Amino acid sequence: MESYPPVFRHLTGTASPPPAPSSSSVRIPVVDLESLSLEKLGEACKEWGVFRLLNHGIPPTLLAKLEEQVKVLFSLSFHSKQTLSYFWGTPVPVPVLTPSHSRDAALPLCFNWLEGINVPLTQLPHFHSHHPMLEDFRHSLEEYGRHLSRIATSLFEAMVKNLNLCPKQSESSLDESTGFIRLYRYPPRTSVDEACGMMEHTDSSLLSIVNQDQVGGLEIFKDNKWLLVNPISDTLLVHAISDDRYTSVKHRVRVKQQEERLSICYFVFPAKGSVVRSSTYKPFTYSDFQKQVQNDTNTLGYKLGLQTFKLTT
Ligand SMILES: O=C(O)CCC(=O)C(=O)O
Ligand SMILES: [Fe+2]
Repeated sequence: MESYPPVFRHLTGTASPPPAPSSSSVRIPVVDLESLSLEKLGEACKEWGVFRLLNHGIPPTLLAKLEEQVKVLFSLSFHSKQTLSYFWGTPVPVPVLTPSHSRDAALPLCFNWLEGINVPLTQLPHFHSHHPMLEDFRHSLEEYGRHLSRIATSLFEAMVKNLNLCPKQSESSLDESTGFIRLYRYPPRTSVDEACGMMEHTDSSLLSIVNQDQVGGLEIFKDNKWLLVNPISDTLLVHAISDDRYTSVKHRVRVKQQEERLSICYFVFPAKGSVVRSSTYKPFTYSDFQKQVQNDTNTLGYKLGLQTFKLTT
């Protein structure tokens, strides 16, 4: 209990839980990185905005070690985690305004039932402490980070080909140095009435790579339904600013009553100054987009996302 944020402690536990509301589970498209089919990749990105990546080349031993280390890291006391780039409960990331939400309608208030630790890959060399475990953990993260950069670059190059982006549109769009890893722990809960691990949202990254453990709870919104993405390891969530030709899938995480859930997520962004050009949006830089999201969040409490940049006809 000492490791959980104090506010979570009285609701955390596994005592006589009521039945969890169930959503149907779904088979998401599969993409094989070893024999990458542009057609399958394109279909998955357009129809689903999410796919499961096979043959990604990350050694299973590294994945297992990392998961164990993340578990140990989160089980440190609440107090000692404060020295890391640690957060809990905050609405990260912000919900997106969709046509189903009118500007005046009350948005569902949902507190994120999670703890998180941010690790920008460029800052990994400074991620050390007196704790010997963190030194080992840094090595694992460095190795994992190299794999993720490799995977993200291959996928992005394939997407650029697929979308027939001219070099001007794609130049310096994915900037590996912006990559960061976010670790999450979703504590179990005695009641899951209105509790969500992470509220519904779309990602603002160019690519997100989600590595969830076997507990599960990640859901995507498709065909007007919430669907549970089965916890087979290595699920990729894909988001691309692509003239609306790829789907940016709405997703959320539901908490479990019996077990805590861990996920290791990677996000990569375009270079801050690179201009995003398309036929449906005014040209904008990624920093313009970030500023807009920040402004929406401060003034409206949610993110309008790309809508602000849409060309009016
Ligand atoms: O924990 C997860 O599986 C998903 C996290 C997520 O969607 C996010 O950080 O944007
Ligand atoms: Fe997300």
